[in-house]
Amino acid sequence: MSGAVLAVSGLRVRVGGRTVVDGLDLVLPAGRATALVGRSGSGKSLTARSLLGLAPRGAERSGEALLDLGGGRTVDLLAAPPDRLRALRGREIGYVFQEAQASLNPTITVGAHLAETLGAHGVPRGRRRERGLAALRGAGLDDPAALYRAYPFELSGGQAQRVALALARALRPRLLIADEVTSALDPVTQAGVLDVLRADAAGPDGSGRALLLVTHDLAVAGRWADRIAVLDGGRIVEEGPARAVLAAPRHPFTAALVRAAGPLGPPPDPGEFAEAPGAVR
Ligand SMILES: Nc1ncnc2c1ncn2[C@@H]1O[C@H](COP(=O)(O)OP(=O)(O)OP(=O)(O)O)[C@@H](O)[C@H]1O
Repeated sequence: MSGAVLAVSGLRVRVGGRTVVDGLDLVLPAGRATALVGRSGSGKSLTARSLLGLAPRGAERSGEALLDLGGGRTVDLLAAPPDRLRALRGREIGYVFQEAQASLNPTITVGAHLAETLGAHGVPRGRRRERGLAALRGAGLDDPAALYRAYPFELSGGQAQRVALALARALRPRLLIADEVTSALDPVTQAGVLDVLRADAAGPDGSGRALLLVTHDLAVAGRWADRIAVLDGGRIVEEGPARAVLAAPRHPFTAALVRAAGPLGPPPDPGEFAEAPGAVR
């Protein structure tokens, strides 16, 4: 697993009698943000949720997903029992979904959410408020003390998404999974949230951390991800440095996605390519 935070091989997910993910291989390198892109219904969310042990009831999963825990230790997320996964979620894997507002409990304050998460992972009572406020500040929220007292229904959509981000990052997990987190946000808030996520993977102490950015938006992938993996037919059909994949797609499906997205901002500089993109099918 040298240099990889997560190595997925042969992931298969069957749901409702249908194979949706069909032998997916994906490596998330440390210090990098990887975007998982594909059209609607291609299985991006199902892949992310399967790795978290949050696939729909009745879904059948097989394959291997090795998460590096440091010190030569790994855990296979697809084989881990539910209580082990529960302990890993939050501590080692942070996740944020699009429906931030819905993921928060309406009956407790933002501070109570943070204190509960931090407490569940062993942060002593006396340190939870200070850590919670720091997490809100780290997620780009201006008035953490006021937000700490707020209930979810008092938050704007952008604030709720940043609170979800603060919860996911509160314990500085090795792996952050963000599933369409910015689709409902205005461009400025979107950029702020993605900058925070990106900095986690690439920050000064980020060498052992990685981000999986699930998105259907190639412009988002091109701007915030180092690498792009393209999902089609339940498999990764192309994977490589983001700029290279967007500038010179090798798989016909990637080329079609890029054409459909239209202009994606300034043209990439070929000199910046770290390596040629690899078409794997
Ligand atoms: N709970 C479920 N029960 C049955 N089928 C499901 C369930 N969840 C997802 N699926 C099916 O799995 C397939 C992949 O869905 P998924 O949500 O992973 O797609 P996606 O690539 O994330 O799409 P989008 O970009 O629209 O969110 C779809 O055909 C969907 O209908």
